[in-house]
Amino acid sequence: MIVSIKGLEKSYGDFKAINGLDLDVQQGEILGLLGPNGSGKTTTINCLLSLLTYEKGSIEIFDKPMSPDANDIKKDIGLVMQNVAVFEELTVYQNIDYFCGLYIQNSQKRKEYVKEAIQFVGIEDFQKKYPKELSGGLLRRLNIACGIAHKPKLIILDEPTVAVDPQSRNRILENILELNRLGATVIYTTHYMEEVEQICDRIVIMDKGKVIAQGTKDSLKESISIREKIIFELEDISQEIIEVLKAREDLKKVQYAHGLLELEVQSNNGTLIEILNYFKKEKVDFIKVHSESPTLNDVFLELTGTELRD
Ligand SMILES: Nc1ncnc2c1ncn2[C@@H]1O[C@H](COP(=O)(O)OP(=O)(O)OP(=O)(O)O)[C@@H](O)[C@H]1O
Repeated sequence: MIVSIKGLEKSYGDFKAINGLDLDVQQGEILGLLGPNGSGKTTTINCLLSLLTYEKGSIEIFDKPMSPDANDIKKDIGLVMQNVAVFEELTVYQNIDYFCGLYIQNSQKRKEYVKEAIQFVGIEDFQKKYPKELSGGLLRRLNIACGIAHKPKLIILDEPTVAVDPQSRNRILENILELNRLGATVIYTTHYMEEVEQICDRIVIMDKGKVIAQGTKDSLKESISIREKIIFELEDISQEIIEVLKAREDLKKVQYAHGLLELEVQSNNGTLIEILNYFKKEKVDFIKVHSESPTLNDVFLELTGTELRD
């Protein structure tokens, strides 16, 4: 096991930010830690890395107990935190060289590693620039290069794409997939469900300092009662028709507002065809119809009653 957290509890004063959290990370996976703002993702990462003390629980990394002075474990971890942490007085090259040098003492080897990291995140043209001369997206890429240059076995990224332009965001996500292909295990925290769907092998959903569900994106979506959402765009619909739809057992939600009729379907057994036939018979005209699969937001909504999105 790469990471094993058992029964973690962490409070800030009277407020319990982590409340009995269990988390395992397997060798070679990209694990997505998904949760709304304030659910405890950063606190979990900080406890995992012994950057914060905690009241209860045990944490093992690479099958060894983690502690603040466990340097043999730390040298194999790469960390990319939410807030960019680089030295303003050092150039791009010097920053990466500094962070790499914390673990790689051989200067020839370090030179190669720094060069590779610069190429990897695509900041070759900015090596002599200072951080304040970089755009937000380039700064994030520098932050990542600093975290990964020493070729760690476990890479932890805490919301690395917040407030990043789409081009840098895609580049960051591709970089994470590539690091994983090259052998690194990855923990990726975010509140963007699209990102975990795009890159993660397994997803752990957190809320209020606890794990509330985990699995692949497909198994999580299959675990909830909604199978499909059908949305009709129509100018008008009678209350009578709405009542008939509401009486159907295969529909969990029937809602008409602002010209959109939204139906949440609980089974996959031809509901759309039946409704289309019914609308034809009753002469219900519609402009458009489309069907959507449930999202991770629907999973979160069903489990907690609140939206995952901000
Ligand atoms: N130093 C602190 N003192 C007091 N409360 C804190 C502190 N750090 C975090 N918290 C609180 O603990 C809870 C969990 O915060 P945490 O930053 O771990 O969540 P998160 O899921 O990472 O959210 P975000 O995506 O906003 O970073 C929040 O309610 C937060 O306000």
